[in-house]
Amino acid sequence: MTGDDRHGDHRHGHGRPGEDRHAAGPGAAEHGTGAGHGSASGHRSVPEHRARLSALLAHLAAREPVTVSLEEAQGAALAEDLVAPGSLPRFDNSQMDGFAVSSADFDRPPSTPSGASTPSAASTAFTVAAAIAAGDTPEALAPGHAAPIMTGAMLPEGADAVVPVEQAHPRAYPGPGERVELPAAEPGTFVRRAGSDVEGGAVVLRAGTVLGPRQLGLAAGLGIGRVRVRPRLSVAVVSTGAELAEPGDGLAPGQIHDANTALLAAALREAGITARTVAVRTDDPAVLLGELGSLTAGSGRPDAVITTGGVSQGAFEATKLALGGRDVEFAHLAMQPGGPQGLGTFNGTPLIAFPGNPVSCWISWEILLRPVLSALLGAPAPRRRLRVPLAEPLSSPQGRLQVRRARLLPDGRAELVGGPGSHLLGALAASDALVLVPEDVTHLPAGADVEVWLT
Ligand SMILES: Nc1nc2c(c(=O)[nH]1)N[C@H]1C(S)=C(S)[C@@H](COP(=O)(O)OP(=O)(O)OC[C@H]3O[C@@H](n4cnc5c(N)ncnc54)[C@H](O)[C@@H]3O)O[C@H]1N2
Ligand code: MOO
Repeated sequence: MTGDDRHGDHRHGHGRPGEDRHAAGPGAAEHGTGAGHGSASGHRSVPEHRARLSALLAHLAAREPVTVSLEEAQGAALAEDLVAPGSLPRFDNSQMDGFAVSSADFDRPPSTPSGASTPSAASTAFTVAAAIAAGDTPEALAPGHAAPIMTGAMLPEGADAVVPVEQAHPRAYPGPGERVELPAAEPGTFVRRAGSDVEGGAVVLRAGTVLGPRQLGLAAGLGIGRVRVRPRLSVAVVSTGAELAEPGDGLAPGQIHDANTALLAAALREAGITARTVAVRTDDPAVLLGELGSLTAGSGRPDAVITTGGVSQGAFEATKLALGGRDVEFAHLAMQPGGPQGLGTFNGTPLIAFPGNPVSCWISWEILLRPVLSALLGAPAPRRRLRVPLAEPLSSPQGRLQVRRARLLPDGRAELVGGPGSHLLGALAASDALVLVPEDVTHLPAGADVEVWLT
C-alpha cells in the first residue's frame, strides 16, 4: 500500500469553520425526512441510511460516459448496449484437426482404385486435397476429395463436415493426390457454423453490464477495441486515529497497524473505483480538517471521501469533532457491526464516515455503500445473494441487522467464521460470505435458511 501519508503536515489554513464552501451538498437539514423510517430500536434502519447515501451520491450517475480501451474498461459499466458488428464465429470453420469432406460423398459406393487397399465397409476412400491451415482462404472442395483441415480453419466451399484425423486411415495427413479412408460423417459434424454463437447485429451486452474478463473477451472477439462506459469513480480513503502506524513500521506501546486503509482501498479498487489514501495519524480535529480541505480543493478532488474512525462516543473522536456542526450528520444504525455512521459533504464533496473497527469498515462498504453504487451507477455489480441453511445455531441482538462473516461450505451450508466482534480481522480474512440476520431475529437454529451475500 502506497498511502499518501501526509501526517505531520499541519496545514490548518484549509477547511476551518467558515472556509468550508459546500453549498451544493445535501446537509443534515435535508436529511430530515427519515422520521418513521427508523428501526424499532430507535436507531436508523439500513434501508433509510442507504436512501440517504443514494441521495448524497445521485449526481454521480449523471456524469458523461467516456470511450476507453478494453484494458481501461475492466470493472466499468457499459454506458450503452454493445451491438455485435459481425457474427461469431465469423465463418464456418473446423472444430477439429482432421479432414473437411462433403457428407454427400459418403452416400456414394466406396471407390477402390487399383493398387489401393480395400476400404472397410464403414469407410469411404477420398482423394486428399491441399491442406487448409487456420488463416487460409481455402479453394472449393471437389467431389470425392477430403482436405486436411486444422482447428479454426475456414471450411472450403463444398464441404459440410469434418472427420477428426484420429478416425482416418492412415491416421495422418497424406499429401495432395494421395488416398485417405474416412468413416461416414453427418452434415455439420465438427463444424462451427458462422453466427452459431453470436449473430451480427445482435445486442450482446446490455447498457449497465459490468465489464469483467468474460465480457471483455467477447468484445475483443467481436473486434471491438474501445467501449463507451460510465466513468470510474475516484474515492479518497482517509483513515484517522492517533494509534495508527503504517504497516511495515514498528509499533510504539499502544499503537496498532492501520488495516483500514489497505482494506478499503482494495475493496474500492476491486469494485472498479480509483482509490487514493491519506492516513491522519492523530486525533487532532484541526489536522483532519486541513487534510480534508486540501483533498477537496481543486480540480483533482475525488468524487467522494470516506473517513474511517472517530465517529463514536469517545472523548477524542476526531472525525465527529472536526465535522460536527458542518454539513455532515452522524447517526447510529440498527446494524452490527457498522453501527456508528456519518454522511454529508465537505467543501461540496460527498463525505461518508465509517466507524474505525476494520470489520465495521468492511461491513459498512459491503452492506451500505457498495449496494448504493451498484444501484446508482451499475458498477460494481451487486453481490450474489443466496438463501442457504446455517451450519450452526446463532444468536443476534434484538433490533439490529446483524452481519456475520461466514464461509460457504461445499454442501451449500453457511459456516460462521469467528464471533460477531468488529475487530476480528483474522476471521474476516477467512470468510467468503456475509450472513444477514434480520433486526427482529434473535436466535436461529442450525439448518435455518439465512440470507447470504457472496463476497
Ligand atoms: N460508549 C460507546 N463506545 C462505543 C460505541 C458506543 O456506541 N458507545 N460504539 C462502538 C462501536 S459499535 C464501534 S464500531 C466503534 C466505532 O468507533 P469509532 O468509529 O469512533 O472508531 P475508533 O474509536 O477510532 O476506533 C475503533 C476501533 O477500531 C480501531 N481502528 C481504528 N482505525 C483503525 C485502522 N485504520 N486500522 C485498524 N484498526 C483501527 C481502533 O483502534 C479501535 O480499536 O466504537 C465503539 N465504542
Ligand atoms: O457498530 Mo460496531 O461496528 O459493532 O463495532
